[in-house]
Formats: sequence, C-alpha cells, structure tokens
Amino acid sequence: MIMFELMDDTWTLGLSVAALVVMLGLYRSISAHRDKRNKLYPPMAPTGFWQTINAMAGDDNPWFLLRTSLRMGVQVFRLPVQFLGGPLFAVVGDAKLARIILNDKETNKPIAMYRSFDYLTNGAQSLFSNNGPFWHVRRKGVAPAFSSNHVQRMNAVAVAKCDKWIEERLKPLIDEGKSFDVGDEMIDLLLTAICETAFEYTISPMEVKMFKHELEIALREFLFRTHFQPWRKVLGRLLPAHRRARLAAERIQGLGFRIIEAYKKLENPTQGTIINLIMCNQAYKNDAERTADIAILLVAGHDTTAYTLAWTLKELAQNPIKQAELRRSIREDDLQAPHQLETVRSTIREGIRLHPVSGAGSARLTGKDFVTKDGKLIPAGSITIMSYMIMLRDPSVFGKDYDQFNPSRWEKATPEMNQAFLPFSAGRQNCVGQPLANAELHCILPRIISQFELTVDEPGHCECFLTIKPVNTMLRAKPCAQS
Ligand code: HEM
Repeated sequence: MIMFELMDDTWTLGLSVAALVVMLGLYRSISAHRDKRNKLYPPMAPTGFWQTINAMAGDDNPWFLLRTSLRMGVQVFRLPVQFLGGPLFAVVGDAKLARIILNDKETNKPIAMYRSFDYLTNGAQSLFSNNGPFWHVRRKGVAPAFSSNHVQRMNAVAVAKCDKWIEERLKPLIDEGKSFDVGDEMIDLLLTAICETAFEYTISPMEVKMFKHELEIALREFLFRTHFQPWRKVLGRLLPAHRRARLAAERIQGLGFRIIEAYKKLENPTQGTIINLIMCNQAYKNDAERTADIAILLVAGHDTTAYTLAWTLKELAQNPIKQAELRRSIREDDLQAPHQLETVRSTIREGIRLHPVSGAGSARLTGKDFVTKDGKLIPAGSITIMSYMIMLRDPSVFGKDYDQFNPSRWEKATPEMNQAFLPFSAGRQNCVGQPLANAELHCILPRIISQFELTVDEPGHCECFLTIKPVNTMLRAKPCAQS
C-alpha cells in the first residue's frame, strides 16, 4: 500500500516536472520566435491597439505619427494593428526609403483603404481610388491639362481672382477694421478659380457655401467614421449621421452634373481644360462616372493649395521680421515672375515643410520586400504609410529648430533636405496637379505680402480630415507704406 502511494507521488512529481519542462521549452521557443520576429521587422510603436486606431481615425493622425517617431527616435516603425496573418503596417518617415517604395513598379495603392473616397463621389469610382488600367486611362486623360501653357492660363485666372479678392473683399474688411479668416478666404478664392479655369464653370457664392459645408460632412463620416468602423458600411443607413453624409455626397455629385450640363451648353469650349478632356474621354461609361473625377479634381485642386497658402500667410503673420524681409525682397517687376525670386521660393518651401497639408501621408501596398537603412524588413504585402509630416520635421535632417518657421534654411539646402521634400508624393501616382499648385502658390503669396502687413488676431486651431486645415485663424491686414 505504502509502496503504491510512493509510486503515485513519484509519478505525479515526474509528470509535473515534465509538464514544467515542456512549458518552459514552449515559452522559450515562443519568446525566441518573437525576439527573432521583432529583430527582423522595424520596431513596434509603444502604443496600444485602440490608442493607435483612435489616433489614426481622428484629427490627431499626423501629429500622432510624428510624436511616435520622435519618441522612438526612428523614422520607420510598425503600428500594433496587425491581425493574425494580416498585413504588417509600417510607417515610413525615411524619405529615401519612401521614394524607393513610391517609385516601385510592383507597389500599388491599397485599394481597400482608398475605396472610402467612392462614398464621397456617391458610389462612382474615381482615378484617386484605383490602380491599374482603370486609373491609367483616366490619369493619362487629364494629365495634358497640367502642361505649362494650360498651367499659365489657369494661374493667370487665379491671380486675377486674387486681385479681385483684394479689391472687393480684403480692402473693405480693412476699412471696417475687421480681421479675416485666412483658411476660409483662401478656400473661396481657390475654389472659384479652379471652377472657372479647369471646369469653365462660374460657381455661385451659394454653391461655394454648399460645397464647403457638404464636403466637410461627407469627409468626416466617410474617411474617418465609416473607414475605421466598417460595420457602418452595412448598417450605416440606420444612422442619421451616415444618411446625412450620403445626402452630402449626392449634393457634391449634383454640382458635378451641373458642371457637365454647363459644359455641354458652351458654344466654343476651350480645348485641353480638365472638363474638356474628361468629356472627350471615351473611357468613361457615362456622366455619373465623370462626376467622380470632377469631384476628386475639384476637391484636390482647391483645398490643398488654399490651406498651404493659409498656413504660410499665418506663419508670416506670426513672424514680422521674416515677413518684412520677404516684402523688401519683392519689387514691382518681380510680380511678373515671382517663382524666380529665391526668397519667395524659400518661403513657400518652408510653409509647405512645416504644414504639409497631406500630412496623413500616402499609403501603399508593397509589391516586394523592402529593407530599411537599419536592415529591417518590410515584407511584400505590407501596408506602408509614407508620413510626410515625419520626413519634413526630421531633426536629423532639419536640425534642432525643425519645428520653427525659417525660410532661409533653404538657401543652403543640403541634399538630405531636398530628398525629404516630398509633399506631392512621388512615382506614377504622385500629385498630377503639382505644376498648377506651385504656380498659384508662387504668384498669390507675394501679391498679398507685397501690399499688406499681416498680424495674427486669433491663432485658431488645427483640424485634420483629408488635409490639415487652419480653422478660425483670424489675420488682420494693414496696407503697407509703398502700396
Ligand atoms: C499644395 C498643393 C497640393 C499638395 C500638397 C498635393 C499633394 C498630393 C499628394 C501627396 C498626392 C498623393 C496622394 C496619395 O498618394 O495618396 C496627390 C494626389 C493628387 N493630387 Fe494633389 N496636391 C496639391 C494640389 C493639387 C492640385 C492643384 C490638383 C488638381 C487641380 C491636385 C490633384 C491631385 C490628384 C488628381 C491626385 C491623384 C493622382 C493619382 O492618383 O494619379 N492636387 N496630391
């Protein structure tokens, strides 16, 4: 009896020890595997799953990525949002690697992420939300509208609109002793200009108001809420906010249809405008498909440039010395070709650097393996987010004063600074409107600064949905002595 009890104890002890050994072995092999995995891939951001999702789905998005990069002291890192067997999510703030990824022929947009834009265009697919032949035929179709002669024509109209804005809007506000909302005013100016130049459409003040209002409703619902809460795609119609956003998308599309109808009534449409190229392109099955690209070009073509101008004007208003230096450097004659002035070019570059309006970055699905400069692997099939905010505020490239507005830093730009300057993206899906944006920025900014001294009345705040916007930023203008 005692013998059996002893044997039983020995068995139990033996089994317990064996189980412990197996568990220890398993634990060691799992941790070794995890260590190996962690060493193989870029470091993981020290943020939780929900914290990351919340930050990525809100106004804080570009700042969250920048803070995480500065905190970790790296420009490439993973986000802890990878599900079992799902793609790895990497943030790329290293400009050299970002350029390689963006230029890679096997790498494309992760279409599932860009498809949210189709809600904005009321269900019709646009060139922005596509890859492959669908995208190619549309992109090739509109690209000639950005050739230098068309950009000159479009820019001349934007400049004339700016002069009109100064006479009819800014000067009366000055006479009444009032300040102006710089973000809002620049949006009105650029939206009216793009409608006229690209679409041969005179947009009414009521339509401008409607478009801005509806666009905000649609962007907030579709690009954030619906995008990060996919169940809204199925059950959204039960939610008043989602239904309202669908109505907003219909109204935006309605403007697209009105633009098409107005074009059809033109006796002598200008050849080579965006609307002319879209209407003549037989790749579109019907006008509803055309409204998608009209809406995308309308949105991309006004708020990016408008907010870049607004941010740069705000920086100058906050920096009276730099503002005065810029003004002194602009002579009357220079306004004919302001892009040739080093000071104007540096100021625009610095404005874009500190406030890359596409701050949330460009997403790509890697078509092959990429290796970071530290030898970490970004495997094929990963989602990479090229963060322009991280690249343009990289202390190792721009120095300790990376968050200060200092246009003169561009007078002695290092190759690394030029490499980091990637606000219009790169590769075949880069910004098609870059020549127009550059022309407008280089002409409108010196026109305002050469005539008015700007100060900040209310700094306002920053919001980020699609673009980074200065909201309720009130500037005060005073005519300069020489004007
Ligand atoms: C300061 C002004 C601008 C900035 C910073 C800017 C930035 C960008 C960036 C970063 C992209 C790539 C997005 C991605 O990869 O997900 C892009 C794409 C695009 N931009 Fe711009 N943009 C500006 C002005 C304009 C203008 C004036 C237009 C048209 C009139 C325009 C039309 C487009 C279009 C259609 C695309 C999509 C191109 C494609 O997918 O093939 N943009 N822009």
